[in-house]
Amino acid sequence: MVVTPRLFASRTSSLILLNSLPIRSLASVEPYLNLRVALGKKYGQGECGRKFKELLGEFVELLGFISVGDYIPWLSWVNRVNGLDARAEKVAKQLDDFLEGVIEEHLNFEKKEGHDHVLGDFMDVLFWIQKENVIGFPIDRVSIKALILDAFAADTDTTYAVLDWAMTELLRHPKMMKNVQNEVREIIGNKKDITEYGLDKMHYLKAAIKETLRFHPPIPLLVPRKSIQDAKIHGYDIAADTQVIINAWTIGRDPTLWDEPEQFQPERFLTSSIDFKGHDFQFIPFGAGRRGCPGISFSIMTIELVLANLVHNFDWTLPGRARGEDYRFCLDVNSISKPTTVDVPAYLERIW
Ligand code: HEM
Repeated sequence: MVVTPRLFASRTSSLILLNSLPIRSLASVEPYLNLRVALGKKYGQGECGRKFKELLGEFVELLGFISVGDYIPWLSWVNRVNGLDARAEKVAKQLDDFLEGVIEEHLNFEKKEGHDHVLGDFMDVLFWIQKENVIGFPIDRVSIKALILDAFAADTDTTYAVLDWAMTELLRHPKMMKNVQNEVREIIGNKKDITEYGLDKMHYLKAAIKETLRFHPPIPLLVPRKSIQDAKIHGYDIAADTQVIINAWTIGRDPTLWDEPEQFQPERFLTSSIDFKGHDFQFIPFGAGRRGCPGISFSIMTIELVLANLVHNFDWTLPGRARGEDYRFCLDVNSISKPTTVDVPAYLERIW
């Protein structure tokens, strides 16, 4: 078989060469993975799949907008004029219709198959909780739809941004790519698929993911909070009800907290107990405390599995004569959480 290099384009258009069979971009794989976990199947086929993909794209794009009215309430009319409110309402209605359809499908399946509680996906689990009342208070259909959407919204963009950045950094640092690859290949051996088994022993892979989260936290400003009481921090008075935005991106690059913070060095985590679980405040890509991210375990497991499979099954190189250190990316306001659009062929022409 002739193995031809093929272009591997992520949604963020960072172009990477894959010396093997074509695979879809991480961005297009990741939402389907979430869909299977949450709803039981990919919903990616045919005209319906195309429309759903468009709908998800619009949904994720709207999530990234800053609503001026949230910060300057008397300017909230702006969103009515610039069409943001109308776009949000349209997407909300379409997502609601979609989720209603999925609920009907699930309920019909149970009726048809004649058995209850097939706990195949997140929606099944929520309906089971509703039916058995296991949490001591009722959850209605609207709450189930909200929970599904919440998990989906919180997961899709974040997980694939970490994967995008991890691959970008490993391609820029071929020695580190080799380290991850050797580790995974040694542990997995001839087995075709990687499952949860073995991940525990992949210390370098885990360190590379941690370093990616430090260097490129996918939610750089975390999720805004409001203070519930007056506080004094470092001599500043913070009144109750103040919106607080935490810059995890800067904290992760603070030279008083990290050695050589501008260098991507997974090794720093091999000998350190610093973790992202919310106890080490210099490293909080998932936030911290009672409202910290509840999806840490799920997302880390997903990222580890996907990354391990990518490096195990494929050898990765940059196009043409590009060396890892030549593959740069620039950061601008819109790209802090994802690799910026870098047209590699054009860039190569410029440097040679
Ligand atoms: C790399 C992946 C992820 C990152 C970086 C991430 C990051 C975050 C951050 C920074 C917050 C705000 C925490 C705070 O304010 O202290 C948050 C909240 C949240 N995340 Fe994640 N998250 C990820 C994946 C997931 C996944 C997989 C799920 C669920 C399936 C999830 C569900 C949630 C939910 C429901 C909240 C809101 C929690 C609350 O307000 O009580 N996240 N996440």
